[in-house]
Amino acid sequence: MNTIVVENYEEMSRRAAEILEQQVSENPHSVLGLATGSTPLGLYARMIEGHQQRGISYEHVQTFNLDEYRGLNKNHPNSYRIFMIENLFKQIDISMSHTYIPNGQAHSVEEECLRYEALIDRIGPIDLQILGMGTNGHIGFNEPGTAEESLTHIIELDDSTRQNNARFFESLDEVPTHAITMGIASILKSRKILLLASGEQKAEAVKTLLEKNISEDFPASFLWKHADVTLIADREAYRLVEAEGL
Ligand SMILES: N[C@@H]1[C@@H](O)[C@H](O)[C@@H](COP(=O)(O)O)O[C@@H]1O
Repeated sequence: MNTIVVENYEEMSRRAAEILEQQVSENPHSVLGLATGSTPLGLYARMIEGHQQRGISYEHVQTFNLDEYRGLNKNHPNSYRIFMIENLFKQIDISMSHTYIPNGQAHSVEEECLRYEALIDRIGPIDLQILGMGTNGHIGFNEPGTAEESLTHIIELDDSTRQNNARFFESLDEVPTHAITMGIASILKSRKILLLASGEQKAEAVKTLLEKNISEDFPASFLWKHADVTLIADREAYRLVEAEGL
């Protein structure tokens, strides 16, 4: 794992955008893996700026999102589909038919998971997968206990994850209990992975990750099994690593 430590969230977002834009300029038909949550918002803002000010085009790019809540109406403001449309897709020149997100409302969740994984295999591999990380080490919605071999599947969200995400909803009760997520193995199929971590609330998770104990207890640790992962962490997220001289 290649680790880049930067000053703050802004710099993390800028460095991530540089890497992503380089990928797209080298291969305009790139397949990108995208994440939701607060972490990639700065990256998406930079991508929009790059498109509007420097003409970076996503016309031929295809994207896969990591996950989607189970049961939320697809037009619910907190669905990840709407999150992606609002924060990125509608502000760049990507074709909506090139953007893939699990269907959280599918009648048969098993069929939806198989369909999504098959789509990744058909259109992919993902050239560059963007990841954030939960405070409990989840990537996508692969909560602790998820197997390394997991493909796209349904998962029950941890209480800590629901609490962390409650800030986007009216109340904790409204946060869905389940989600469909790409699995660990689906993520590791990507050619390159870019993991972003910002802020003090991620310091413990970054420390655990860099301790390099590969275990289901901390799903992001499986990233050590991949040959091309870059972690961009800001000072606050890296604080405990520095403090303990890991
Ligand atoms: N499913 C998402 C993840 O893809 C994200 O990386 C993580 C961290 O979120 P944040 O970036 O808001 O800290 O949790 C969310 O619930």
